[in-house]
Amino acid sequence: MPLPSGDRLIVLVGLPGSGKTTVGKQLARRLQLPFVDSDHEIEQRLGCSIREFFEREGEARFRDIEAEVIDALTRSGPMVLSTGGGAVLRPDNRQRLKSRGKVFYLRSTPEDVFRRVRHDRNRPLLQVADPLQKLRELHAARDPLYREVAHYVIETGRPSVATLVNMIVMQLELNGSPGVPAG
Ligand SMILES: Nc1ncnc2c1ncn2[C@@H]1O[C@H](COP(=O)(O)OP(=O)(O)OP(=O)(O)O)[C@@H](O)[C@H]1O
Ligand SMILES: O=C(O)C1=C[C@@H](O)[C@@H](O)[C@H](O)C1
Ligand SMILES: [Mg+2]
Repeated sequence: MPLPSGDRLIVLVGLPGSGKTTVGKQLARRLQLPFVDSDHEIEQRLGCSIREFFEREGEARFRDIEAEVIDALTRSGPMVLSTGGGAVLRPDNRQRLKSRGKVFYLRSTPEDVFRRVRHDRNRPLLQVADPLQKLRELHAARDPLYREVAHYVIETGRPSVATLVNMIVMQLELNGSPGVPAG
């Protein structure tokens, strides 16, 4: 489905484990756009894992680099962009994401995310004694920020990944720029 030119940066935000990568890859395939993960781009640039960088340089330095990468990516070509779970913490990032792209908040309850990722060891923030409590804290602090940056809120609790992709495509079609033929 070709998109109107103003709708060709699709941004996914949400908690770690909310489905940004899984949904984003399928969405990109459907829209025939590249899929880009900002965490992956940051790791390429750092030459090490985000986890190592966090430990060595601290979170503030990581957030500086993340902001530079988000600025660069949101200026570049059409894509489906999956953002790091904390990218919305900085007002500059929120402003850039919202003004340059169509932002979808994949909203999940902490309980949904916990059910999905409880056996997964790849999320540094969740490698704590009580990951569900950590998810509840992250959700409480960030839900208002994800809502603020989003053009659309998509509840991910029940629908399958394929249904979520359909929901996003439908929103894009419904709200496409006037006068541009829908694919
Ligand atoms: N709608 C869904 N229904 C069932 N399982 C899902 C759904 N969305 C995602 N999942 C599963 O949840 C897990 C986390 O999804 P994913 O890795 O895509 O999240 P993420 O938002 O990219 O996380 P991170 O921010 O850590 O990169 C995966 O195992 C994925 O298969
Ligand atoms: O939620 C967060 O603050 C983070 C999520 C990951 O995507 C990474 O961007 C990093 O581990 C920080
Ligand atoms: Mg991901």
